[in-house]
Amino acid sequence: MKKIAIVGSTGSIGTQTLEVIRKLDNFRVVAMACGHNFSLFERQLHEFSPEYAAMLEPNRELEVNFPSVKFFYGAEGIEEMLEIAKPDYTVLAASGAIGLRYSLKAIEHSKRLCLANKESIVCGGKLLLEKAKRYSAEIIPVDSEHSALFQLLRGDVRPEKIFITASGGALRDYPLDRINEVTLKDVLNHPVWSMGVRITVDSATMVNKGLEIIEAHYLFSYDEKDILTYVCKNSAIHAGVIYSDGTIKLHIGKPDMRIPIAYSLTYPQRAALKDFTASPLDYSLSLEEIDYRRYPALKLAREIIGIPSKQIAFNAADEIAVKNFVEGRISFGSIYRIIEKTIERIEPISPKDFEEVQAIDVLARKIAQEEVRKCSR
Ligand SMILES: NC(=O)C1=CN([C@@H]2O[C@H](COP(=O)(O)OP(=O)(O)OC[C@H]3O[C@@H](n4cnc5c(N)ncnc54)[C@H](OP(=O)(O)O)[C@@H]3O)[C@@H](O)[C@H]2O)C=CC1
Ligand SMILES: CC(=O)[C@@H](O)[C@H](O)COP(=O)(O)O
Ligand SMILES: [Mn+2]
Repeated sequence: MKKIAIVGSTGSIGTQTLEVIRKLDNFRVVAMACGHNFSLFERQLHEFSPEYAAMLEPNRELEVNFPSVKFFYGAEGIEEMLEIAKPDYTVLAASGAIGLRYSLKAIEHSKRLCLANKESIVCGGKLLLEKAKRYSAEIIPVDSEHSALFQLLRGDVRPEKIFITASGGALRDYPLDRINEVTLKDVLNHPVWSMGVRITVDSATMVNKGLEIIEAHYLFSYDEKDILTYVCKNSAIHAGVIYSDGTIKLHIGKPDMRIPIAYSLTYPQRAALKDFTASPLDYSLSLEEIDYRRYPALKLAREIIGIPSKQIAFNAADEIAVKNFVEGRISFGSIYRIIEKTIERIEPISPKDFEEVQAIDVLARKIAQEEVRKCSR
């Protein structure tokens, strides 16, 4: 029986992880953490009866209702919970750069980090990967494209190039000259995936694809020029690899995050997810070039790959800009401008530890907030 901890159990990935665990045998949830969604968290605690639970802030009512659960509070509490629970696997399903803090702790106390929180890699880079090596902890990517690449890169010679696909997001066919008029509702109306708010906005700006090429750079040690990106409008093709003999292998499948989540848990085996049996006839397979005029954020990400401080700023500025767009203070078009200006004002440096990563993140957020004020409606 594998002991599982889920950080971010109340989110899109977290709830799908619980769906997968219901279908699988020999996995037991021993620890769960949420942010503020106490009503959903209470239902999850009822169903999965973990020994440990953590929330960003205390909730006495929950404590009374679950006297046998040991509760922890705050980001520190989530770290402490992982330390005490010592899960075999930690599923990192929290969103944002805060995930790096949890990932670093999970690596110390779990044999496997099932990593959906791509921000951990974008902000942590080599620091995260080197710590995983020191602790002999596996990092299995949950992000659909990186799960696909992880699978494609097994059992063959190393491909010359790799590629990941992008759906193009909710605004992919929206007239460019009217992009500033879009509403939050337009942006959240994703044509393919059902995801959390931030990543759905990031899909429309292609900041998400920018984060993902950085993620692929560190996970699979490919240079920017060898990490290609294409639009696949039905997201049936998640990724592919290109060999020196001209052979191309594709990873195709239903665009459903429960599949890469399940794989991160069952690897190196595969679960028999019966309701996912697929036929190649289910999907039309097509790839298109990406128009960087529509998605300047992806071009910007390509320019900063391998510069840790600018990668941290790319993510931090996006978190700040997306929050302000969602809360109606800035237009959709301002998101990119805020990221671009913030990155310009951050020095190109390589932080030597987590404290320095945090300091760059805090500085980038401060700069981004100043840039928001310049763009506010
Ligand atoms: N959703 C998807 O299909 C995909 C997501 N990912 C990645 O997975 C991660 C999660 O995304 P997604 O599930 O969409 O996000 P959601 O916004 O749906 O969920 C985020 C989760 O994190 C919790 N949370 C938020 N802030 C904190 C914090 N400071 N400390 C602890 N927990 C916190 C939330 O708690 P609460 O809601 O209780 O406040 C919630 O449980 C992201 O890094 C995303 O990029 C990658 C590929 C696909
Ligand atoms: C499901 C998943 O992995 C997301 O990261 C998805 O890829 C987002 O959509 P885009 O491909 O449009 O960024
Ligand atoms: Mn992805």
